[in-house]
Amino acid sequence: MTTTEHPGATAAPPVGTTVLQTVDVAVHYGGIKAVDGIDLTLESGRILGILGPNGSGKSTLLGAITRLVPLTRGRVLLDGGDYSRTPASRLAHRGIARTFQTVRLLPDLTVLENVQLGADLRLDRASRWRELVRRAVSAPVAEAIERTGVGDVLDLRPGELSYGTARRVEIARALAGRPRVLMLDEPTAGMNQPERIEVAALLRRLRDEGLTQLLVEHDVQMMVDTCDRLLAMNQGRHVAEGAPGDVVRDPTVQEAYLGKRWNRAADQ
Ligand SMILES: Nc1ncnc2c1ncn2[C@@H]1O[C@H](COP(=O)(O)OP(=O)(O)OP(=O)(O)O)[C@@H](O)[C@H]1O
Repeated sequence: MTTTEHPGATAAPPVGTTVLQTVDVAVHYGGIKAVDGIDLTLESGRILGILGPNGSGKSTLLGAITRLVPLTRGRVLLDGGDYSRTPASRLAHRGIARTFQTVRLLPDLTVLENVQLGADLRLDRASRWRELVRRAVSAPVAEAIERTGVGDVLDLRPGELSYGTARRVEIARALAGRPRVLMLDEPTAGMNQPERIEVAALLRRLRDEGLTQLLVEHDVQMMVDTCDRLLAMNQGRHVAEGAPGDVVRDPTVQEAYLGKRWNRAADQ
């Protein structure tokens, strides 16, 4: 595969530096307080996990942070600067990438073309045209393909992939832009256990290389094994935050939604 250098790559700040913050973020849909006053801090080179039962507001919060969902109240800050009014389409240029709860690959493009799209988003208009003309596979695209193990399916279209593979292609697409912040909404949903373990290991490797991540996932064991910190939500509100083991042991968290089935995670 011919590769080219990627113009958008940026160096990561020291581990633990505040990269992104939400301040009193709320998203209300009429009387439904989907998110209601969430403060969170995303630190460089760390994984923050958001845990909560169905309907607790995790995806809406991710939507608010990625500017796809309008804020009812509060602010979102990137490197200390308010981006509450920045269009979602500009966030890729600022190094923020995300995956969605449901597969959102373009059905008429091949896997390679879908992944390439993630790199193209990071380019300005002129560079995008040059890239289209040259159409070589850039180094970040090749790297994203290699890391997510989707090299064998590059010529297939999303409809021909298993659900787990399609989800890995989405992660590849997000990585292809060489983001500095990666947000993943249930990245292992629909995957079998070996695939989940592989993805968790990939996220940890990326973290160790400095990639800041926000992870929403129902697999509590994976969250405990993968995240540096957990923030637990219920009914749009923050109910606990801290080291993963402490959060899943927290009586409020246990009572609110973890229940007995998560005791294995709490015991480790
Ligand atoms: N566009 C919308 N209009 C009205 N209500 C919405 C909308 N989007 C989400 N909600 C409601 O907001 C609440 C939070 O939903 P959200 O999808 O953010 O929760 P979640 O924690 O991500 O759930 P899950 O784990 O099932 O994905 C729910 O009550 C949901 O029905």
